[in-house]
Formats: sequence, C-alpha cells, structure tokens
Amino acid sequence: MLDLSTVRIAFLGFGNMASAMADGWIRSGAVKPEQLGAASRRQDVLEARTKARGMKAFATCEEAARWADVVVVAVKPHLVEGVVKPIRGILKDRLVLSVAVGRLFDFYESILESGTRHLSTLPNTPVSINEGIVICEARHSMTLDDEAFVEQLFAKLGLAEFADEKMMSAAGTLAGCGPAFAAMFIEALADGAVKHGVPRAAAYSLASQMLAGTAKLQLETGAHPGAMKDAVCSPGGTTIIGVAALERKGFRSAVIDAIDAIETRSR
Ligand SMILES: NC(=O)C1=CN([C@@H]2O[C@H](COP(=O)(O)OP(=O)(O)OC[C@H]3O[C@@H](n4cnc5c(N)ncnc54)[C@H](OP(=O)(O)O)[C@@H]3O)[C@@H](O)[C@H]2O)C=CC1
Ligand SMILES: O=C(O)[C@@H]1CCC=N1
Repeated sequence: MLDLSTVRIAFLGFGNMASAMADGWIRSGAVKPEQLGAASRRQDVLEARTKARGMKAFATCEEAARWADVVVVAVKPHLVEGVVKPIRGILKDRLVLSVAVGRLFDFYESILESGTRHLSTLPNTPVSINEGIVICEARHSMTLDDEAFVEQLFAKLGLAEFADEKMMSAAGTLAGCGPAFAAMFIEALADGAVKHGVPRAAAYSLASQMLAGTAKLQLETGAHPGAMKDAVCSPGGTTIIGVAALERKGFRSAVIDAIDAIETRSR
C-alpha cells in the first residue's frame, strides 16, 4: 500500500495548479519536498520552480513517471492525450491522478492501458494553504488501498469530495473557478473602500477577512445565506442600500450567468 511518508509523487506539468498542490503537501508536513518531482516544457522555468521548493526536476515526463509511484497529470486538458499516451506503458504500474478540467474516467480509460489505476479530480488553488477543495470523480479504477491513500493525501489539501459524473462538471466549476470570482469580489470591495479613503493594503486585508469570516460562519452554523444577509440588513440601515444597489446591477444573476456560461460552453 502507498504510504504518505515514502510515496514519490511526480507532476506532469508544473504550472499554477500543480505548484499549489505541491505547496499544500509540503506545508502540511506530511510529504517531504524530496518526495515530489515534476516535468514540464520549459526546463529553466521548471528548474526555478522545483529548486525553490526543494523538489526534483526531470528532463522528460517519461523520467518523472519512471521515478514516481503516483503521477499527477497537470497539463492543459487539450495536451493530456499527447503527454500521457507515449508513457502509458509506464503508467500501467503507477497511480494516475488527473487535475485536468473535463478529462474524466471514460477519457482516461480510452488513452491508458487497460487495468491502469486512475482517478480524475478538479482541485482549486487554496490547496496551497491546505484550505482547498478537491472534487474527485466517484467512478475510478483505484484499488481500495489506493482509495484510502488518496483520501489521506487529499485531506492534507483541504476538503476532498467524491461526485458522480453528472455533478463533476458543475461542482468542479464552483470549486475550481470560484477562487477567481471570489478574488474579483475582494478586489472590487477594496476598490470601493479605496475610493473613499481606505489605504489599499488595509482594504485588501479587510475584504479578505470579511469574506473568510462570512464563509466560516456559514460553514459552522449551516445558516441559509439569505438569512445571513437579512441578519446584517437593519431596517432603514446602510446595508440594505448596498443590497438594493447590487440587485439593480444584477449581482446574483451575473454570478449565476458565470457558472452557466462555463457549463454551456462548447467543448
Ligand atoms: N489553475 C487552476 O486554478 C486550476 C487548474 N486546473 C487544471 O490544471 C491543469 C493545469 O492548469 P494550470 O496549472 O492553470 O496551467 P499552467 O499553464 O499554469 O501550467 C501548465 C503546465 O503544463 C506544462 N506543459 C505544457 N506543455 C507540456 C508538455 N507537452 N509536457 C509537459 N508539460 C507541459 C507547462 O509548462 P510551460 O510553462 O513550460 O509551458 C506548465 O508547467 C489544467 O488541465 C487545468 O484544467 C484544475 C483546477 C483548477
Ligand atoms: O480556467 C481553467 O480552465 C482552470 C480549470 C478550473 C480553474 N482553472
């Protein structure tokens, strides 16, 4: 069975998502940097990113896969087939974890050798500080031991949730794309406060703490978000003025439309 203290994990592609996962595992203390390796396209960029973390850099995906017990496929979705197919013989005896959006169980069954152990996931960037989400496809070809190992491994990054194929896309969009929307909200709140004299740095930390605190309150109490909004809106007070302004601009519709646009894009 794979063991957290000895497992070797190789990333194929080491950009934003892969480096966030590496940071999360290293930060958790559960995986040592030397247990992590990566291969990507530009060798100079890879060397800089891996050296900064004390990780191993490999010249090719083949070398990285040969070294590893677990291979994380972290290239753009349209590159997955070209990266994976040439090394499918090596991957046959590895645990393959994918983070590529839209690359689910059936796709990997069609490009990997029969019997390869694989799982498709959709993580998000807050995994780098162990506060992320990893949405995992319920359909996979892992053994029970792999499943127990993966649950341990992903628990170090935050919340790991299994979702069936029907839910995978929308849940992945909420969790995976959501940090960009949340960051835009933080930026916009800060811009509004800066406009009225709050220093930029203070505006960012106030906006982020407000969002983190509100999210934690919802998670801990399970309160309905509408009730949480009502609890802040004093009759004739200031908040309802802001709520009415947001409604005039279609705030909630804009957010729903953002998810909708992603889910109905042509693939
Ligand atoms: N960013 C996010 O928040 C999330 C991303 N994902 C998924 O993660 C995957 C990676 O996205 P992201 O990290 O944002 O993208 P990046 O562009 O930041 O990283 C892509 C990586 O792939 C490397 N690469 C490109 N071509 C090859 C190749 N032929 N062989 C090996 N490596 C190669 C790139 O190297 P180089 O830079 O040298 O070109 C780079 O290291 C995508 O499939 C995406 O769907 C999933 C959830 C969230
Ligand atoms: O924008 C993207 O395609 C990736 C997938 C989810 C978040 N980032």
